[in-house]
Amino acid sequence: MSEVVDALRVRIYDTTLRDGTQREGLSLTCEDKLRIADRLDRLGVSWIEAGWPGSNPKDAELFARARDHQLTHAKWAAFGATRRAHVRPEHDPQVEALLEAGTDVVTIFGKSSRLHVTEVLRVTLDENLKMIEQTVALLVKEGRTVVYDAEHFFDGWREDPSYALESLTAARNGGASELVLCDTNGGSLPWDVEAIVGRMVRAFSCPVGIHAHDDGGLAVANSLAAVRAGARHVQGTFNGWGERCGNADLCTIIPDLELKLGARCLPEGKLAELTETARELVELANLTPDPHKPYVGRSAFAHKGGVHVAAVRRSKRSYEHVDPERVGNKSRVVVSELAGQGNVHAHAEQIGLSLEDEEARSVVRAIKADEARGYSFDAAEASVAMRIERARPGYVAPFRVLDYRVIVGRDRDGQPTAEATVKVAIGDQVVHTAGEHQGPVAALDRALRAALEPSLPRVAALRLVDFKVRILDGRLATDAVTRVLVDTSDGDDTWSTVGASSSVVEASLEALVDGIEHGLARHARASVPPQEKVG
Ligand SMILES: CC(=O)SCCNC(=O)CCNC(=O)[C@H](O)C(C)(C)COP(=O)(O)OP(=O)(O)OC[C@H]1O[C@@H](n2cnc3c(N)ncnc32)[C@H](O)[C@@H]1OP(=O)(O)O
Ligand SMILES: CC(=O)C(=O)O
Repeated sequence: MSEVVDALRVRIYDTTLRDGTQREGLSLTCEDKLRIADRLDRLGVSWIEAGWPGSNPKDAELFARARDHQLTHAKWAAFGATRRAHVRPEHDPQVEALLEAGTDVVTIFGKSSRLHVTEVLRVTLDENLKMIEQTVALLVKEGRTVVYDAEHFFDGWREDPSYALESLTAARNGGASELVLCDTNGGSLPWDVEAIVGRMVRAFSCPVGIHAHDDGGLAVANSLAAVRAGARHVQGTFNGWGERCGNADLCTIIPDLELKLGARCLPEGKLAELTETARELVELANLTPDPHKPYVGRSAFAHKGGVHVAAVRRSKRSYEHVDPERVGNKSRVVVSELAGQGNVHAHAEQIGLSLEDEEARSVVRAIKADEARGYSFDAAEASVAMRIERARPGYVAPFRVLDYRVIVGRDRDGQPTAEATVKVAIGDQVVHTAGEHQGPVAALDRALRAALEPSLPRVAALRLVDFKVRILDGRLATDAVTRVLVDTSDGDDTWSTVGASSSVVEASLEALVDGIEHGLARHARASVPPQEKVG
């Protein structure tokens, strides 16, 4: 396909801070927005649309601060509407706020669809054209570079192509520098987008852009189709945030353009910062990352099926459409009931161990049997690591829980209480300790630590940081299997372990033990000088 778009430069217009925040559940402070803008600037997008200055005090504050907040690569853009009907643009407070924002670039949206003109704005077709042309002309007269966003352009084209075209002509007559065709309702199909954008590219001498929404799941495809047809400006948001189903996801579009169409969107070398940028923005927005996002998700290059892993071990290209490092991501191998011995070998290599084939096969057999009993190793890589460690000849567990008891109750103040006792073998000594807490798992954790810390001081550095319980078959009520996932941290890294049992306490103990034993094993591996390491 790269011959179609030879030596292609596509400028990226990021609207995460404006259209992205129209996503339900996303609200950013002014400080968050500045930090996001800085991150996008470092990545090298061409424009950052900060917001709508006439909309709310937070956006007004952002533009006030943006005046002194220099970006090194990108240009700030302010977004707003055409003037209100039947008023001069210089008398429209919303247009005034756009000028006060003080950005070099102003993006104006206007109506291209007859439906929107007559039924939503409720003005004549002619008045709408004047609203577009006069608003753009005023902003240009005031020294702004105007990007014109033709809202509902593709729907408008389907209703009445000549009126849609007239709306663009009005913007161009007013002096707009770029015409951006918007698939505002996100319902267009790529072949229609390609054909219509191609006609507009041929009809106008200025650059044409695309702004697509994802309601039909086609925002990325529509953006690429537009570029194929000659669009050289792509609007979108990071992580695809946006109203309803979201906007075109720049985390997908940028690498698609660079790696598949041979285009250049970011400065040299910056594509490798894409994954880190996407994840930083998720953090700043306080949202949950989607691991399955193309290119930047944690699972984007995670191989689970045994057949896939066996193949990837011979040739990475066999199940990877691009080299993950090009976008700053990495390959991973997941071990589960769908694994073959290759998954276990790969996991062992990742943690610096090696196994004989028969040892790897026995780990696979045990994992498949355990998953049938309710374990899930997908999210419990440290439990896989422990099964690998334990399968190696000569591995000696640093401790073994011989037995335990937990008594739960309520104290005289009505508070829940739990007391746990454990008997633990450490080398050839047996230690018997107790721990108390409000909950049984925390009491057990305390008792276990009390037993281990005197002989294994490293345990003191390990902390239980998260604990998740899932009842696997609620219909069985008290007979249901409980799966427990525990996160343990040593302050630098965090790892997950799993236990499963008809008793929540037993499942928790198992996950706790894996978590602590893994912490000790990885510390021991890291402490062995390289020449002494075996496997
Ligand atoms: C496709 C897009 O994503 S466009 C961006 C959408 N984003 C937002 O709406 C977020 C920010 N919006 C806001 O803060 C508010 O809606 C404001 C401040 C802009 C306007 O608030 P209000 O004055 O109370 O109007 P309200 O939101 O109820 O209605 C929108 C008004 O904009 C008018 N309008 C809509 N599009 C345009 C346009 N392109 N040009 C001029 N006016 C327009 C509507 O006709 C309506 O005015 P009317 O009721 O006088 O006919
Ligand atoms: C301008 C814009 O956000 C849209 O048409 O979707």
